[in-house]
Amino acid sequence: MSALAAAVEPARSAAAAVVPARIALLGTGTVGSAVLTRLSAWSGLPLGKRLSLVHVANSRQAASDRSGLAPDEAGQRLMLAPQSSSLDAIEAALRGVGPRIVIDATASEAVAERHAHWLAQGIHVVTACKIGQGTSLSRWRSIRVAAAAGDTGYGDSATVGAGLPLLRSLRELQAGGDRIHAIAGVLSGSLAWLFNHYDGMRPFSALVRQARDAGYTEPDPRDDLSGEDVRRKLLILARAAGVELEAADVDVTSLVPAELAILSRDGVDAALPALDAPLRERYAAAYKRGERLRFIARLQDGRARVGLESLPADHPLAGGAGTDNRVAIWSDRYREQPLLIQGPGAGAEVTAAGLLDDVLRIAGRR
Ligand SMILES: NC(=O)C1=CN([C@@H]2O[C@H](COP(=O)(O)OP(=O)(O)OC[C@H]3O[C@@H](n4cnc5c(N)ncnc54)[C@H](O)[C@@H]3O)[C@@H](O)[C@H]2O)C=CC1
Ligand SMILES: N[C@@H](CC=O)C(=O)O
Repeated sequence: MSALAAAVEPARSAAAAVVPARIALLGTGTVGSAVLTRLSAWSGLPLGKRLSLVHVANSRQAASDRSGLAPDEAGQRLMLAPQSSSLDAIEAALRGVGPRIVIDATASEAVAERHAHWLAQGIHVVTACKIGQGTSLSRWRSIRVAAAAGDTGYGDSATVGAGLPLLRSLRELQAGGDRIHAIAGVLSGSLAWLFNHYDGMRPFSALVRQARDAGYTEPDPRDDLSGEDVRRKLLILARAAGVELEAADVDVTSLVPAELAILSRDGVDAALPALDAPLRERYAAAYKRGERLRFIARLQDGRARVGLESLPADHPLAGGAGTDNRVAIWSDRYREQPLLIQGPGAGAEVTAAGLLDDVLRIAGRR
């Protein structure tokens, strides 16, 4: 063997020895389908060889295959699957050699409630759903305790900013010795899109339907319009910044009128026009002053609030386009001028990419 071949051989056999991570994907809606599309584009490529999809489920059905499901056939397998969906089936489905990872692409309380259990059992969790870390402080703590006990990773990049480097930046600043002083910005991709497009002419409700059909809103758009989704994101950011707030500590001003808030989910679409008159008034008042409406989250001095603000057109948080999130972070090193992070904050493809970045990072932990 030549000297070069001898040097290359160990690296080659190390690569060959990499055991793929076994993946269970929960949720095949807007985000879950985009995860399958991205995985299927990796079939046969080095990235794809690092992952083996062994379980796929939505709220009704599930399909499992220990030898791996082809991502582009997973949807079909699910439709034909006789297996009904059960969270109790996940551990058995993931059994085998190599890292085990659950991807949560649902908006399900029941799935979020299992995160800590899986982590403690040695199963890593990667999630787009904010219910795990963005609701009660006790659940947030139990996730951290379980991850430490199980020596497992919790991938949460997609929970805030749909994968933008927000949580990562907060953690890196603190790892470098900085304290986080304040955070302010637009944390909702759908509300950013709505207020970037609303001109007081078309009914606001028509734009809400458009945002929902584009996959930017939560499964129930009232979760965005009420500020609840932003509350969860601000809680996740605050807790990551060392400010351990309870959900009730965030002061949220909802855009949802009472008559829309009380409806069951089936009645929401028909009642969306209840949004139109109040928002037309808010828009007209802002327009007269030459200002822009933006749905802003703020954290400063342990106080947190979320709501619609009218900002001067040249205000740093008034910029951006489409679904852009735009977030300012003040810390020891960014004392006067904040660090600004901007980019698409909703949408299936960016979110799926954020999820799979976390999956690859965790699969690479040895
Ligand atoms: N749409 C977006 O731009 C972004 C969404 N997210 C989050 O991603 C999650 C999913 O959002 P979408 O895909 O838009 O929702 P969706 O409503 O399109 O899909 C949800 C999926 O979860 C499934 N599901 C519900 N309960 C389940 C269970 N117990 N077991 C297995 N599957 C279950 C449903 O059947 C459905 O397939 C949400 O938590 C959302 O907040 C995060 C960042 C961006
Ligand atoms: N509905 C959310 C989706 C991403 O988290 C949003 O509008 O930002």
